[in-house]
Amino acid sequence: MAKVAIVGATGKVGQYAALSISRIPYVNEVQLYGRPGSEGILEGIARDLIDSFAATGTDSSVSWSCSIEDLKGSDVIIFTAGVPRKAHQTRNDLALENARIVKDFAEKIATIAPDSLLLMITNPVDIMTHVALKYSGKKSNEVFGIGTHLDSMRLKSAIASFFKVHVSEVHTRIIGEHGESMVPLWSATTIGGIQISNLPSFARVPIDEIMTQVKCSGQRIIASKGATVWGPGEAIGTLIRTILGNEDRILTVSAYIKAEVHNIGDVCIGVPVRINRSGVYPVPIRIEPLEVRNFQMSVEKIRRITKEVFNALENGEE
Ligand SMILES: NC(=O)c1ccc[n+]([C@@H]2O[C@H](COP(=O)([O-])OP(=O)(O)OC[C@H]3O[C@@H](n4cnc5c(N)ncnc54)[C@H](O)[C@@H]3O)[C@@H](O)[C@H]2O)c1
Ligand SMILES: O=C(O)C[C@H](O)C(=O)O
Repeated sequence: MAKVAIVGATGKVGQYAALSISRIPYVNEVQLYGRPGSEGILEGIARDLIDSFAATGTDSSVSWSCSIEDLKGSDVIIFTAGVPRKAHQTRNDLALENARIVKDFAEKIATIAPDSLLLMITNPVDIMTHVALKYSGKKSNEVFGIGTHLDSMRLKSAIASFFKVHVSEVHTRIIGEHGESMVPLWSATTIGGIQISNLPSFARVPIDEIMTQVKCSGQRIIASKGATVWGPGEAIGTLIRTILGNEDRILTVSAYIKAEVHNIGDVCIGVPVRINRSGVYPVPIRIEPLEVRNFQMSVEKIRRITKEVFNALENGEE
């Protein structure tokens, strides 16, 4: 059984993540953590969550706290604290503001929760994952981000819809930045176990249209309803279930790579990893030459912004 804490639990994604993880049978304690002053709202969220349990037969305990020491003993900490983007912004516009929040937190939990896994959601998630890794001093398998898992889900739905098949028949993944430079791996996409390019109808797939839809999905949802909530919340649920069930599934998350993709590394970015109770393990892969080139460009972009953020954090820049 496990204790899972949510940092930023008063936020939109934090609240839905609490509901999503409370339904995982391995979770016996959900802890809602918020900034000092948010005790009242945390209590309300906890009560609302507990009200749902009678309908779902959930049997977890729910606690709330504004004291960071209470995160001690968490098996996994889900980090959703920070500012979300407005529809006219890119995720990278949030980098420095959110990096300060992440750094401050990571330094504190280094001693409070040295054994916890840390799942980053806050955007820009690849950069926030690297900031959390650096300042928490944790091992690289213990700190990871939701990365391109949500983008991969979006692509999977779009492909299933085009081919009129159940989503479970589609296997695909997107690697790289959770952002504009993301790279769909058509070479790793199958429908009913058949490589997608071996299907005659592949020639009719509107690839550019589908990728625009995937890339713009977050922005479109933010423009119309203010925030993306259920997609990321369910993605968080999948990741936590995979970890606590020690499932060894291969999912695409933001993780620190050394050289696993064609010797490209020293960056936190979306890649296929094996996930289990002790964390994430990037899977060495070989992909098509065009995919390598696009991944390399995505890596260079993320490395550059990460470096700028690290420099600004070290120099105390505003
Ligand atoms: N990577 C993804 O797939 C994905 C998906 C959805 C949201 N997000 C990101 O998650 C974050 C939260 O999104 P949201 O919609 O829940 O936002 P929200 O505004 O509803 O919630 C933000 C939370 O962060 C807390 N917070 C804000 N500033 C803080 C600070 N200075 N110190 C400590 N805590 C602070 C707030 O109290 C609140 O709990 C954003 O960065 C958003 O971009 C990422
Ligand atoms: O788009 C956003 O800013 C939120 C999130 O990263 C998403 O893709 O839903």
